[in-house]
Amino acid sequence: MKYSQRYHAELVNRDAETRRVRLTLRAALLGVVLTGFFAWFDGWVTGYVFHALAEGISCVALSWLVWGLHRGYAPQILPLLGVALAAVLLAILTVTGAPGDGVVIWAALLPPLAFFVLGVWRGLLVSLGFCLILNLTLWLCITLIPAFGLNWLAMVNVGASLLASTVLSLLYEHSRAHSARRLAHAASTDPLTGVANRRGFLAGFECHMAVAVRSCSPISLLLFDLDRLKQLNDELGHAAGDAAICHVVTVIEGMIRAQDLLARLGGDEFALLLPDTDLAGAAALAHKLQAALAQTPLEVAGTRWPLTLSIGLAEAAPGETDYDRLASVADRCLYRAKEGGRDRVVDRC
Ligand SMILES: Nc1nc2c(ncn2[C@@H]2O[C@H](COP(=O)(O)OP(=O)(O)OP(=O)(O)O)[C@@H](O)[C@H]2O)c(=O)[nH]1
Repeated sequence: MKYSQRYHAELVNRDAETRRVRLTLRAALLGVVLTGFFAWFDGWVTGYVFHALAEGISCVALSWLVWGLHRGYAPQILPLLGVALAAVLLAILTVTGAPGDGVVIWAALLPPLAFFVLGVWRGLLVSLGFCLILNLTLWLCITLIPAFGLNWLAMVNVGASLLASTVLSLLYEHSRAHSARRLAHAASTDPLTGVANRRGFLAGFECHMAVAVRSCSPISLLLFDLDRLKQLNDELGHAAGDAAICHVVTVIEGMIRAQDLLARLGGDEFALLLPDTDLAGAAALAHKLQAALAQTPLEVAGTRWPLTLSIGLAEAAPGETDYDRLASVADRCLYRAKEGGRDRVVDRC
């Protein structure tokens, strides 16, 4: 299907980006509280000055991150910075922790954080990179600085817990992303015809309008409505009405370009967005669609039922991106086409 992959991906990416920023903000807030508490705990209770210093610096850096995310500043880079900061802090705690006090366990927190905040592939890359670098550092400390008091068992524990946590996070994030894709598909597709529904259309509309404005190219909208569907439903049954709607979509999909966006807005009302097309081009296509439909009547229950469309057109003014204005012009034209006797194209009103 022409529509599906591109616009579902667009919807999923947009949702994923918003979710990523939201999760980073929450994780960073939790990080501020935890690092603040442990900076105090290690400074005043355990006396681990080095730990207290690392946690204090992380607390300040995470506060800055929270502030930046809250202000909406460069959200793409800040989540990556947040994870990098957490990685450095967890590595310091793991490498400098006294043997037997269990701090190695903190390293296993990084994979879930990286997957939740960065998504599947970047999360996997960061988790495996972290596992590799941390184990290399532990190995160097064990062989070169015995005074650190680390042993091979600590290294095996860190490596195993990090890998286990990476695999679990990968499985979880993978199934979550799969569900998100399926949900986005269901939420933006018309189940009867498989073309975009209103939500999918509006997502695609935004993308196309942004491209049209950037490239200063014309873009037109067709709104069309099947004529006398109620009569078909009444005479041949609802299933025949459904078949008529699907038939119209099949005929039109066979005639439009890959970049055109066809959607069923509801009932027997459709929209077709035509990038790189002015009003004259859109009118020519509208007449062609009518002619094609006239040549291929619906064959149902042993009868041939002629299908016709009423079509209203509008071309976006230069720089215009507002759906409501463009749709209201096309809708007025469609109304005129119905009023004028149906089975016609109206491009001015
Ligand atoms: N079979 C079927 N009918 C539908 C579907 N959605 C809406 N309808 C029916 O389609 C008809 C649309 O009615 P209208 O658009 O008001 O009128 P029409 O009969 O198409 O006549 P005009 O639009 O005035 O030419 C209604 O009777 C709806 O019940 C659907 O998914 N399947």
